[in-house]
This record gives sequence, C-alpha cells and structure tokens, in this order.
Amino acid sequence: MSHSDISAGPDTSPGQAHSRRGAIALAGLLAALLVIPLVIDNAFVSHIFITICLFAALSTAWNIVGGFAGQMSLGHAMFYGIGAYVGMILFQIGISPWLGMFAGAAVAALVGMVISYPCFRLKGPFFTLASIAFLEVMRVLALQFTSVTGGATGMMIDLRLGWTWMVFRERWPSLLIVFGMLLITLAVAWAIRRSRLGFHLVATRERESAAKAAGVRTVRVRLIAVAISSALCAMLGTFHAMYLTFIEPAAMFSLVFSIQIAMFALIGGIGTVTGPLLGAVLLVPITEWARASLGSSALGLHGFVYGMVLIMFVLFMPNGIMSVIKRFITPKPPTDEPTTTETGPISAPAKAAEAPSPDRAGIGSDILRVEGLNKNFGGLAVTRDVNFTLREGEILGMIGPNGAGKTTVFNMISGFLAQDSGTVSLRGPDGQFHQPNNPADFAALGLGRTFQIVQPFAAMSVEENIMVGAFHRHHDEKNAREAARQTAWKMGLGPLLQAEARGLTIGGLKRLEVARVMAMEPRVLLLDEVMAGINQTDVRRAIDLMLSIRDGGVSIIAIEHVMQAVMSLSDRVIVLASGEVIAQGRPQDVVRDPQVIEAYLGKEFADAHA
Ligand SMILES: Nc1ncnc2c1ncn2[C@@H]1O[C@H](COP(=O)(O)OP(=O)(O)OP(=O)(O)O)[C@@H](O)[C@H]1O
Repeated sequence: MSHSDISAGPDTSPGQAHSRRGAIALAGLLAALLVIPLVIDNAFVSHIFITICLFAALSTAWNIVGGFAGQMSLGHAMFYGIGAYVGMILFQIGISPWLGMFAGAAVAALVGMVISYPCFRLKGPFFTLASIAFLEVMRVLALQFTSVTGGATGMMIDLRLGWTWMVFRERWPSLLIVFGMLLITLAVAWAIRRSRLGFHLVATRERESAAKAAGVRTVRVRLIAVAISSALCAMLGTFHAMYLTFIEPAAMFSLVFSIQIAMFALIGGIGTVTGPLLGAVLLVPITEWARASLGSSALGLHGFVYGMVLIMFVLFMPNGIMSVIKRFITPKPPTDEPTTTETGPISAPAKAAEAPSPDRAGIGSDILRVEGLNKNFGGLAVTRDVNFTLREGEILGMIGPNGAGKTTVFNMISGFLAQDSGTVSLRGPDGQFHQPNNPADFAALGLGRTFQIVQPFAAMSVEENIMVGAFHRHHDEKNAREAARQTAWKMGLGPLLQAEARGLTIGGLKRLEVARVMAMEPRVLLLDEVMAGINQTDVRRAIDLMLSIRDGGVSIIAIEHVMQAVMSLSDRVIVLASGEVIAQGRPQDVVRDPQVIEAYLGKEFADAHA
C-alpha cells in the first residue's frame, strides 16, 4: 500500500521536482474536468463530468477513513444519504441547501462517531460488515419514518430555481458547485495527509501498538477522521439531492453506491490523495456510457463493467494506478545500510571498559517507581511482587531467562498492560509523581519504549517513521520533519531517510525503532532487546549510542541478553526469574550472585568472569 503521492513528497531536490511535476499534472487534470464540459456544452457530457466530480469527491472523503486510517468502510453511503435527507427536509421547510448541507454534515459526523466508536474494536472484515449493517439500519429507518422521509415513495423537491436553492435548469451551475466541492475535499485530504493527524492515522493503520507507544491517541484520531469524512460525504449528499431533485431510501442508502465509492479509491490508489480522483476519472465515463448507450437492454451492465475492471486491477495493479505512476516518476531512494563510517555525528563517547558505579555523577533522584507489580495470565503468575526504581540519568539493565516476565513488566510500566495489583509512578516534567494507565498518557509524561519484535510503519519512509515520533513534541509538519532528520543523522540513518522502512535490514530496523522513540525526546526510555540479532559492529555502535543518549539526560531501562552490553552500560542491574526479582545491584556484584548464576548466567559465565 503506497502512502504518499505526487502532492505529498519529501522536500529534497529530486523530491521537489517530482512534487512539482505531480502538482502540474493534477492541475491539468482538474482544469480539464471543468473546461471540457463548459466548452462542449452538452447536457449529457456535463452530466458525466458532474458525476465524475461527485464520485471523485466522495471517494476522496472515504479515503480519509478507508485509506489513511485503514478502516475499510462499505457503509459510507449512509453519510451521503443523511446529507441528502437532512438537506431535503430543510429545503421543504424553506431552508437553503447551503445551510442544510452544514446541518447534514453535523448530523453525519455525529452519527459517524457514535457508530464507529464501538466498531473500532472490530478488525478487518468485521469492521466492514458492521459498516454495511449500519447502512442497512439507516435504509430501514428511512423507510419506516414515513412522515419525515416520505418512506419508500421518497421525496421530491418543489421547483424553486436559483443559486439560493441550488436547483438549476442548466447543468453548468451544478458543475461549478460540485467542482468546487471536489477542490475543497481534495484540499482537506491533502492537508490531513501532510499534518500530524495524517501521520497519526497512517501510523495507527500500519502498527497500532507502535503508534500508541509514540503517544498517538489512536481512537481519538480515527474518530476525528470519521467525523471529517462523514461530514464531507453528507455535504456532497445534499448537493446531489438538489441535483437529482428526487431521493428515496434504496438509492440514498445503497450498498452498491458504497462499494463504488470505495472502489474508485482502491483502483486509483488507496491511501494517496489523488488516487480516488484518478479512479473516478477512469471508471465513471466507461460505466456511464455503458449505462446510457445500452439502457434498459443491459440492466446492471455497469456492475459487470465495474466487476471486470476491479478484477483486472486486483490481478495486475493491486496498489492502484498511483503506485505505478509513483514508480515511474519517483527517484529511487538508497536502500543500502550505511557503513560504520557513514554514521554521521555519533562518533560517541568511548565505551566504558569497567562497569560504571551506581553513584556516578549525573545520577539524580527517582524518576520511576514500581511497587508490588503482580500479573497473572490465567493460572500463570507472570510477575510476582516486582519492586524497583529508576533514577534520573541512570541505565538500569534488566536481565533474566526467557519467559521470566521482563517484557510483561515493560508492558505494565508503559501502559500496554494493566497490572492485577501494584503501582507504577512516573515523575512528570512538573516534578510530581503520576500514575498513568494508558500508553498515550505515559508518553505524554515523557516515557518512550521500543518493542522486542521491531514494529516499523512499513509503508512509510525512514524519515516519516521518525516523524511520527517527532510529532509528539512538534505539532507543525516542517519542524517535525527537521527534528526527524536530525535524529536520523544521529542514529546513523541519515543516508536512508527516503528509503522505505520495509527495505531495511534487522540492524537498520532496530536503529529505526530507537530513532522513532528518541524523536519523541523522552525522559525515560525503555529498550527491549535492541541488540538481539545484530552483529558485533552494530552491538558496539548500539552501546555507544545508548551512552550518548544517557549523557543527554535520558534515564534508560534496557532488557538485554547481550551481557557485554549489560556489563559495560548498566549502572545497576535487576534480575528477574519466574516473574520474581531475584537480585538487583551493581553489575559486577549481580553476576557473582549464586542465585543469578543458577537461574540465568550459568557456571561458564561465572568462571569466565571470576
Ligand atoms: N498475553 C499473554 N497471555 C498469556 N501468557 C503470556 C502473555 N504474554 C506473556 N505471557 C507469558 O508470560 C511469560 C513471561 O513472558 P515475557 O514475554 O514477559 O517474558 P520475557 O522475560 O520477556 O521473555 P523473553 O526474554 O523470551 O522475551 C511467558 O511464559 C509467556 O508465555
């Protein structure tokens, strides 16, 4: 799935050129949509162009939820229908559709948020099925409330012509209105995609847990997306009701219509700003022509045409037209990992040969306090009465055998898992201790974490991945991009800024994971096995990196099995076995503890370090 497109490219020179070319192509296409029907001045041609603009705008609005947020709704016609009915009902009582469309937008946004909230817990096809079910509910409601909606008979407008009523004899005023609405919808989608909200939506779509760790309030951002998308669809629905002059439930709350809206985005390029427009431009004329020229002799043929085109696209162009265009016009970013000499300014402090002292200068008072943490999974007690503290500017190594409960502790002290009992208190920037209970609140207090199994936002570039973290402190896109670039260079990812995350090696992905969290500028950093599976050179670089992060004032807890790193980095070490803390203290003392040797290190390690 492609994420960016011709209008949202990076700011590098080749990227700027590519963005400019894209913008010119888009402007040309939009101008053609307006100028061709005005010049030809034929009712049927104008109707086709109005339909293209309408579907392009609906599909662009759908794409904010279906593409950016990845919520595959097939019930979006319900918002269009709500807009149509609210606009029409208000029209009947003498209120202009120009006002009616805002009332419809407000109702649709509210309905969208209310029904989406519970549905966000549903994944994949279940969300889609729920959206279809709600569409059906709306259709039945429209049929039942005959006194308001006219029921199955539908509603017809009284002929009040003119701009106030949005009803015209000629086609061109309707064309101007829908074209304007298309421009607005495209502008909204473009602005969202470039904004903090857009990055948060795509991050949530790609990896919800990683997004949460970066401080994204995933439910809230998706609700905002639904509200905007529903409101835009409703406004288009009001316009279309005035254009059609007649509405009825089966047409306004139609599943086929919903599928068409989604399909234009799928074919054009889901998740891109201009993909839905391209999909509509390509498909609407074919099907409208088939419908008009074959008429009732081939009822339903347009459905057949859609089906055929969709199958061809799924087979030969699964990521839509935009993915192919992008491949041709985008300069290929480097995908090779930089060598050690390319790592930019992190030549880093010399590695400590000896384990540092726990009372090293620079270590301050407690910043995190963990008291009496217990967690059971079914009958299994995964952590038992875990107590420890982390002090400011300290590196606390966490070791223990596989299954000891280390990651479970991390999940509880970052809000990803609720403890059965016990408390986690984090000192905020205000100097007070707080007990947050969800990842976003932990992040807001300055806690960042990585995951044992790396969680990149695969469809985003390295730069965009890090920007998701940077948006935590910088609300403006430009500042977030700049901060992300600086972090990338510090982490040795500078040469790979434009590479797609999915192309990185495991070492690169681990660095990206740390870079994303560092861009959040955390005060407390939880690192879960960042050195697992990387080569010796990368281990040395990771050690240097962690020391430089600590020297920057960040307190770190690092789960690690690489003992070379644990010994040289940690001010203190805590050892977990079978969910219990069996030892904690200076690394050189802990590794001599017979219980630790028995449970984790083994006799060979003890002999080698005797
Ligand atoms: N969601 C869960 N449901 C049930 N059991 C779980 C769950 N998460 C973890 N466990 C179990 O809890 C125990 C501790 O797991 P955890 O991942 O915390 O260990 P760990 O010390 O991090 O291990 P490793 O070093 O292998 O990563 C394991 O036995 C694991 O199978």
